[in-house]
Amino acid sequence: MDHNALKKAAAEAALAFIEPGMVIGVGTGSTVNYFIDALASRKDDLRGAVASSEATAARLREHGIPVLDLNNVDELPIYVDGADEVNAHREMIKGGGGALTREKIIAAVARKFICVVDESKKVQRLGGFPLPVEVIPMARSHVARRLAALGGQPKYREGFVTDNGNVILDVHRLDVSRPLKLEEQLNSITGVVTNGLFALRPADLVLIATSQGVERY
Ligand SMILES: O=C[C@H](O)[C@H](O)[C@H](O)COP(=O)(O)O
Repeated sequence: MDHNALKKAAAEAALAFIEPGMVIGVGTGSTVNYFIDALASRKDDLRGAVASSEATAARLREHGIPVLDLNNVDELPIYVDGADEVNAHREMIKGGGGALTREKIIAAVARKFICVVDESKKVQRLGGFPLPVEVIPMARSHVARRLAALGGQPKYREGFVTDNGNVILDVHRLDVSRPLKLEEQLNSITGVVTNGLFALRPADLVLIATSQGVERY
């Protein structure tokens, strides 16, 4: 099976967690796009969805699924999103598509974070994928110097502006052997809005598609 077929299989497996009347959180990316397309068949079951990006909001609306403001939602039983890397502890690197900040906010509210990935995303140690860090534009050089002092090689994602009007530094070669500590360290750099490590709030369930079927852990 190719990657896209596996992404689709993982995404569709998440439909089983939807119950009538729910408001659900919906992430961003190519895997989640399969989830949104499949969700269209369940749209009458849903009260609505909270989107982690403008792109996701647009796709949900195209399917006639109501998009709700997170501020008007009391509870979010599930949040379905992809990842760029996930380890055995369900800690992740996210933000390859630049949606990390809104993703982290929705993940913080959600009761259950369901991560949907194909098997290529499973890693023993996080950090092969460059870590995205969202930064206030005027702090870009300052934050880049601090990231370099931590041993990383930050690369400015040129021509890309996040949905929040900020920029992204993709940090190569960071030592991510202690994800929790590193997430806190990066959060404490002035000018950083969010970093793409999801260790303080890992996923609760990973649905991982392999050529043998969708496994969960
Ligand atoms: O900002 C983007 C998100 O964190 C995505 O969940 C992540 O990049 C994975 O995307 P994809 O499913 O396209 O590989």
